[in-house]
Amino acid sequence: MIGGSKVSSHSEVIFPKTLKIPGGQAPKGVVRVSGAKNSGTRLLAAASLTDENVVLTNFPTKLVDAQHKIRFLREVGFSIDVDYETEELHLSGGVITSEVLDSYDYPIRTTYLLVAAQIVRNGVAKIPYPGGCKIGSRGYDLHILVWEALGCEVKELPDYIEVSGEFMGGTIDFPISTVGGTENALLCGAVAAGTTVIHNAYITPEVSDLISMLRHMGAEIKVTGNSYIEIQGKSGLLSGVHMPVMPDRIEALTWIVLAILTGGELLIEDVPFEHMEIPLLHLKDAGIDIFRNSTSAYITPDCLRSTGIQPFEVACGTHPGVISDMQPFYVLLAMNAMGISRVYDYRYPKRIGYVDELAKFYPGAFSSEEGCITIKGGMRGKAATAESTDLRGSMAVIMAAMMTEGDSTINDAHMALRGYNDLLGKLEKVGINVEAVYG
Ligand SMILES: CC(=O)N[C@H]1[C@@H](OP(=O)(O)OP(=O)(O)OC[C@H]2O[C@@H](n3ccc(=O)[nH]c3=O)[C@H](O)[C@@H]2O)O[C@H](CO)[C@@H](O)[C@@H]1O
Ligand SMILES: C=C(OP(=O)(O)O)C(=O)O
Repeated sequence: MIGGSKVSSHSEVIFPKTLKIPGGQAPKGVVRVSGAKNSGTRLLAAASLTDENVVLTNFPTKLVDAQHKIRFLREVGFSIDVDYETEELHLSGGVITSEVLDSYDYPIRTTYLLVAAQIVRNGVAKIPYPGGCKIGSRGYDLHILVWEALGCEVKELPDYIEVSGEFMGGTIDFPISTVGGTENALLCGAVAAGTTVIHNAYITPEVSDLISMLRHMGAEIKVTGNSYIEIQGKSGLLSGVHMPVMPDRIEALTWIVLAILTGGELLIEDVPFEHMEIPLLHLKDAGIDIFRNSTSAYITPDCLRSTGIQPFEVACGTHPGVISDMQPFYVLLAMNAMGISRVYDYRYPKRIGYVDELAKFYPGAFSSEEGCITIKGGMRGKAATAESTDLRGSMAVIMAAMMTEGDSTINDAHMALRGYNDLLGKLEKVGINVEAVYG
């Protein structure tokens, strides 16, 4: 077992299908926020742009998405050693092929970030279609725009996308703020011949982490203001690097909300406060004052003002505001507010599927329409059997199971383990009893 998850003979983590959770549990103890999924998995893509050694520390080694990304890279020829105890990843290149990844059976989102590594070595890349959580439209046209703007040809074949040619510098003008598009443009521009300009780049903390790693690998990247990037491409591979993965701001918020809602007592370490100002302001506004130093939050029932959680309205959109991946945790908070709250999601208006599952615990508490969830707080919940609709929705129902009385069952809980590294190990450490059913 690795921290509550089983390990196969190839030292890979096997994820549980169902969780059985007794209700009325509150976490007590210390929990450390892991390296961010939305940073680690793209730093791994940057690591594939060199034949020299790369070491990634604080890497969320037990995440579902990390496991699949590591498998993809091994399948095309990279040698990767994973140390689950120290959370380090050692990666070195070799003969990198552009094989079709025919054993692809898991819909991770960022397959497009594997293109740059294959093009720069072989002039052709074959990647599985991008997947990701079912939270509404998740197009990939902006990735095609990147590859074509840098001079490559793109074919959408029945089982995979084929990109061919050589990357030459070019101008990319994104019509909307796109995290993945900006990351893809950075990776491709770094190995292209010539200068690449990105207009309307979306520079989130995780994108800044990627820029920082690429710079350490020798890429010349100039950022002007909030959204203009210029890259002097290296016309080939980059150098090796040793880089830590930044802590996960969504995980940090999740632990804070869980401790507040269950009346737990949790010391949360490695909280990236600098990237969470506005999300935390909304908590304060709702009546939650957290005890903190510069990197840890200490949550006890005293963090809640005597008036309890106040009803609120929050709009989820782009950083530095509350991002859509945090949306379900404000909905959960609103469950405990005395009155009606509204949570809007402008980024993924269709990220409302999980609300029907949450309603199994709190019947009659929600009404939702595209882009807006209305929550009637203060209702008494009950145990339920709920499905996992998406990563954050799965975590929300796991939390609801702890908050309500009785035994609940959460199906397809591996979805939550896409974004919460070693979740079961961490819950066990803070005294939360969860039975994991495999197979
Ligand atoms: C792995 C990762 O980092 N995922 C995050 C990333 O997703 P991801 O990188 O997929 O999200 P984007 O920022 O690219 O998407 C923003 C919007 O653009 C649209 N779009 C995107 C690409 C494209 O080719 N065409 C297109 O139309 C999307 O459908 C969405 O409506 O940012 C999202 C917020 O922005 C987060 O919720 C995801 O957790
Ligand atoms: C939607 C998410 O991730 P992805 O883009 O990887 O599906 C998420 O992290 O909530």
